[in-house]
Amino acid sequence: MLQKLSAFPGVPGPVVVIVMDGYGIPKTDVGSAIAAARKPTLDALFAECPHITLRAHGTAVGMPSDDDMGNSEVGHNAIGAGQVYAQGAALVANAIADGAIWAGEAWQQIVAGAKAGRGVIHFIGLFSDGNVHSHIDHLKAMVAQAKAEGVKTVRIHALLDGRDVPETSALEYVVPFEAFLAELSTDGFDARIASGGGRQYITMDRYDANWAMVERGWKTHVLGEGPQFANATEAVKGLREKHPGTIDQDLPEFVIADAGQPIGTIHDGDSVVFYNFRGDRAIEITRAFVEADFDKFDRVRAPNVTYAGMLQYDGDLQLPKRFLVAPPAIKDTSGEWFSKMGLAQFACSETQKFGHVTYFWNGNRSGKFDGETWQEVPSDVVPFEQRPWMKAAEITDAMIAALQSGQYKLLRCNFANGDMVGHTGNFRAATMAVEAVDLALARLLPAIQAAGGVALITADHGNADEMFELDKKTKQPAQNKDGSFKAKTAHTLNPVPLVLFDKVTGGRLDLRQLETAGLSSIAATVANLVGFEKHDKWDESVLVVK
Ligand SMILES: O=C(O)[C@H](O)COP(=O)(O)O
Ligand SMILES: [Mn+2]
Ligand SMILES: [Mn+2]
Repeated sequence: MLQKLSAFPGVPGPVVVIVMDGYGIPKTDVGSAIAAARKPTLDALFAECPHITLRAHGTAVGMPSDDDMGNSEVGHNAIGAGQVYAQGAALVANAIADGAIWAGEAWQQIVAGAKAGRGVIHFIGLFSDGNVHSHIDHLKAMVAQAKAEGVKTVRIHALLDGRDVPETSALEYVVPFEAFLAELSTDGFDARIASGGGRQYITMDRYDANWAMVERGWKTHVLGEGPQFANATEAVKGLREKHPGTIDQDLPEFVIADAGQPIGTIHDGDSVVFYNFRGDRAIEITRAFVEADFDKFDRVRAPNVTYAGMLQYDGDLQLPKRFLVAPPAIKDTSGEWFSKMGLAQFACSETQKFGHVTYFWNGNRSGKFDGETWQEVPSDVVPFEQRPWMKAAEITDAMIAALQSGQYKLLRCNFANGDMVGHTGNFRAATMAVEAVDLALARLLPAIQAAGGVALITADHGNADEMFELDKKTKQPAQNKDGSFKAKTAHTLNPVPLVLFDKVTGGRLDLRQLETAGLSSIAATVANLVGFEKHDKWDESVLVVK
């Protein structure tokens, strides 16, 4: 059990954690949609309330190195668990480096399955080195290993990124990769990219937001339906010509064909590896492959394949059963322990981030702990630059209703705007996104105060804080030849704020800027705010009681 804190009995009302997704602290105001936004409520918070910065990228959230940006999965894992675990990106890289992945049963079954069938392994996944969902080096290692183990044919189904990497960088990955495959394709081994498309157009939907995306992906990868090209380099060039101005993540599907015949349709007896390590956008396509009674769309044909995920994407649902690398075993999360202490918890976001405040928050667990209530506000299914306010107002309504119900001691929500609109690369829309969050806070904070509660306002990583690519050398916003800035769609390496909104303790509470403070400091801080010591496993609290 968590011990009572001797110095402080806890705040009278609820403790609310507000995650402003994608809200980092920029190094320069140039290119910061946050700096450009009109945001009186946030400005007042930073002027009047205790606030510190938290590390939200790299090793502070379990990524392999400090060159890795943060992301929602590792960020919400760290916030909810109060601890830092080596995450998928690091676990897979290590398993490849020491060969454990090849010795594992799952990889061996993939190879054996393919050999017993037509000799084909398909790799489907995000074609990127963003290290958020996948890394192209992992794919390279698997293709080379498949050849070394005598597999005859490899087909790659490449989801173009432009969201965790620069927005029109696809050819920087596709061209060298097709050369790599051609070089490897000797001695009867044949490896080619067989299909693909933009990751936000096919296959990689999440949280049941838009199954039509997954259906388009299925038709492309499995059935081989879509516009045909001779190779992926030609496909990217051809699609860009046909859809000028469309960035990589939104490009339509393509199929590689020889003489009108798709080269990589998926059939009975093939092996399929979904090589993303992150779960949220891997679950739906995995279900389409492994569920016998799948009913989200008509698969037309459901080939009987040996299927593996890079990781297991949902431990509760055992999805999928076969996986190449074991996911981090996240234990003793704050959700679990607050539940054990009998505290009622309320979690809310819109569809796009709903799993972030539930599944990721609770250590990649899809079931609720006792005393938890989850509320999902359905997201719009539109390009978010067209509706940058997203569902900030509706989430606020739900939070205020939950506060006024008096039922909850702990509440948490995620405002998706800064991140989802930040990913579009549209600066103007991103400033409106930040303004929508500011308006939401203007209503939510008084309701928290009225309930006798306090709030921690924070973020899981940056995004809207840097809407222009930085020059690799100068670290200043990079300019095109015509003087315009290069739009940036990815997350940032910047720290995030932690603000304490407290109008109920008469100024007894403060925050301390520990050098090591990161997202994993939040769980212990929340525990202190409700009057408990932290759990032994959680990182230090940053709360100061005066
Ligand atoms: O999946 C995405 O949208 C991006 O790759 C990462 O964004 P998130 O980590 O904020 O979800
Ligand atoms: Mn996020
Ligand atoms: Mn994001």
